[in-house]
Amino acid sequence: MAGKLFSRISVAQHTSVGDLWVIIDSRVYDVSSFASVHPGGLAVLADREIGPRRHLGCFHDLCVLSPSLAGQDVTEQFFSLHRAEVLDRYSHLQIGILEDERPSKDPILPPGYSILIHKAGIETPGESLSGVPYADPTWLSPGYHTPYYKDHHRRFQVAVRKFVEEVVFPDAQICERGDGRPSQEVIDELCRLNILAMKVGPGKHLEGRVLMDGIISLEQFDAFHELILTQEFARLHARGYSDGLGGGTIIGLPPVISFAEPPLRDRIVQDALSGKKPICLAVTEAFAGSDVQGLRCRAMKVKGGWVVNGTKKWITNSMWAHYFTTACKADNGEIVVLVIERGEGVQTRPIKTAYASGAAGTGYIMFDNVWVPDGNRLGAGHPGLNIILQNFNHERWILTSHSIAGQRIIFEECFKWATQRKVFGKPLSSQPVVRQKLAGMISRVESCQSWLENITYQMVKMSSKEQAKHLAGQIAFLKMHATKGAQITAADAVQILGGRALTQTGMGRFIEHNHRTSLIDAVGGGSEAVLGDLGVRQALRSMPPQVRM
Ligand code: HEM
Repeated sequence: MAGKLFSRISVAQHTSVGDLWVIIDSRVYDVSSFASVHPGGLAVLADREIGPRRHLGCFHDLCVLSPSLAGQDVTEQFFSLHRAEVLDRYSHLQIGILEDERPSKDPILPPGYSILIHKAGIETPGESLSGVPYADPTWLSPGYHTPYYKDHHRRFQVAVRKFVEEVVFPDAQICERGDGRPSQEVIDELCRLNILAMKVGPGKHLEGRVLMDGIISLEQFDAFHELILTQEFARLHARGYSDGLGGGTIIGLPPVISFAEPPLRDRIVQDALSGKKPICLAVTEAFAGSDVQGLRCRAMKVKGGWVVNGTKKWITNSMWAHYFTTACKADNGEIVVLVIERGEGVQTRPIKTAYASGAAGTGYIMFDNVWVPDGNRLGAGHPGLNIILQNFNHERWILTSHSIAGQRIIFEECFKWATQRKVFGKPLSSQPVVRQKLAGMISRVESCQSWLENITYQMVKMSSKEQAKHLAGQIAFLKMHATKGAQITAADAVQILGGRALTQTGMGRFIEHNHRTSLIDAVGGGSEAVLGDLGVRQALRSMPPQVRM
């Protein structure tokens, strides 16, 4: 709310004992009654003096607060101690605004942004883009060109960012801190807009669906829309929650779509994409990690089906999943992939991990003599190992996209901090060592994004067979490269923010969260060394034998 108009002089003159008005970012706040409950303490806002009257919620009769900051412009002190969102949360304290001044939170974007926003068909300028240099990829930055993205991608990006900021972000922040499951309202919205269906990627499961309230058509949808979805959702600063929003479906459903018999496929697709009966991918085990050949979960062939015994570990969304796309070892040593439904003999228990595993539904699964009908076997006649491996490329591409977008928002945090934080009277950005760290962040994120877009373009153009042949190595290398960079960025960001980056509240909380969780993308879907090795082994296989130096 804007409230009354004040001049700087009238605010400065308003300094009677017990009254505490301050100016922050051209807005005038009356913090008189708030001072005693200020989380940063009363003392920083007002000096305590001994006197006869009671003020500012102090119950000591002889204690008077002289308003030491009263009437002052405390913008600089405020922003070196609080995130800008604090002002939104406490907007009820605002009593007015300075005449002829404009708060910086009503952003004036650099020239060029309004054209992009106009192209995307957005009415309210400034709503969609950051304006901080390098805080958005080049295709969203004025003056740059792109061979990949069309106007419908821009429209889509704007709608997704708005949805993420307004509907998902508040829920994400609550759940990530409290370890709670994403709220059903958000899941329902995600399903209604078919965001969950789009996150699974292009394919048959999208037929007949209206995408994002019709902002794009089915014919337009491609891997770049999926990339936009993944990267916009990475902006939540909530890694566990982000996986909680259908992470299991994204990797557990594709094998069903590709290899299940139509009646089973249609039922599971309907159940999973409506959010009613979630699905997850159950491959990794305590014994075997993601070494599929070493799996110990047994499927014994019996008349009309299979009996499964064994365990699975680190399974995203398993805590609330109804379906489990499960890799098992048959008696003959072959890998079989079975869709197991929650019921008799299936038990899950939560696992505590570095991120909000409660929000991600990460669990340990125990199968105890679970009966699975023959019809629930995926891809009879196909080697089970291939079904699992085929799925890995898509999963790794998603994790990579997430990691790169995550690094970008961390850079944005650091860049803002480096310009607003003053040390010895100068902004942090005046220190060459800080600029070096920022340079590293920018160059890592920009190079990875360009490589990622190239791979995504190949995904649009190639058949799934061609993708399996040509992209497994490319994706493996990029994932390895991007997540190694993510760890350098995470550590450098902590150095820039200092002690603030070690606490889960306050200015540096997103940096702390990123530092704690950036390894998730580095390990999930195959760790760095494994992926690098995979890529080189693939390259060795296609090396022409006659080549000599
Ligand atoms: C409208 C005015 C203000 C509001 C609504 C406000 C609100 C808050 C809140 C919510 C916190 C908890 C941490 C967080 O969520 O970021 C906090 C912490 C703090 N505030 Fe304020 N504050 C205001 C003004 C000020 C001013 C003017 C100063 C000093 C010049 C100040 C000094 C501090 C300090 C030192 C902390 C602790 C920071 C930390 O833990 O790192 N606050 N404030």
